[in-house]
Amino acid sequence: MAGRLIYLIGPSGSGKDSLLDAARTRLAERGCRIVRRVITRSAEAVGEAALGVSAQQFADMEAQGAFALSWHANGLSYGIPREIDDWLAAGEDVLVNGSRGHLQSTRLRYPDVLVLLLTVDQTVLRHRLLARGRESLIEIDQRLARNARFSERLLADDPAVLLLDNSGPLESTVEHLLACIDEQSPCA
Ligand SMILES: Nc1ncnc2c1ncn2[C@@H]1O[C@H](COP(=O)(O)OP(=O)(O)O)[C@@H](O)[C@H]1O
Ligand SMILES: O=P(O)(O)OC[C@H]1O[C@H](OP(=O)(O)OP(=O)(O)O)[C@H](O)[C@@H]1O
Repeated sequence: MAGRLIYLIGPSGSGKDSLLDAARTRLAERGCRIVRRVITRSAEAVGEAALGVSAQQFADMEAQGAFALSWHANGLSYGIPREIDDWLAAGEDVLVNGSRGHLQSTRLRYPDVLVLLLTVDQTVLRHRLLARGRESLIEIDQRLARNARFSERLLADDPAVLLLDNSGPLESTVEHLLACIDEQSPCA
């Protein structure tokens, strides 16, 4: 039986990378792979298990069909390696740190996708982005504005999205994530 694509989305700073890191071992125990993204961000950037490439390298990879999914946001390009299709075909679950803006295209290609939306209070989000210190103030404001544009529209457009609140301790969100995945599992 084919595995499931689990598509974790949410604002920049909501905690997607932190959540995936914290849940990594327990996801692996469930046979769920976490995808390493390809991003046109410097390889030194902290807090992301990703492969950093130049814009030209990304374009070359995209032209060669290296990606199952790809999108452009926040001045960066993101690619999901096409190996995920082999993993899914082999029956493995695959968890992707995705994009809200790319959700509809993802649904077209993977109709059975399980979509999890990580949410966090907007004030907490601003504090977390500032504390993370990865982006400039202007970039942080741009991310917050992008978030405000998405927040209500997304749930109205896609009622099948499951909400995960990460305003509290990360450990609680890990438990909630695993419960969502287990409840949606046909063999749970
Ligand atoms: N539940 C949480 N409580 C406190 N801080 C958190 C929590 N989740 C994430 N963070 C912090 O918030 C910042 C943004 O998290 P990150 O995982 O980089 O978000 P994303 O991958 O969604 O952009 C990081 O500094 C991280 O340590
Ligand atoms: O359409 P959106 O939902 O806004 O998503 C656009 C991109 O922004 C986020 O990445 P970002 O560069 O912020 O990295 P991060 O996830 O590590 O914060 C997210 O993971 C997407 O790749």
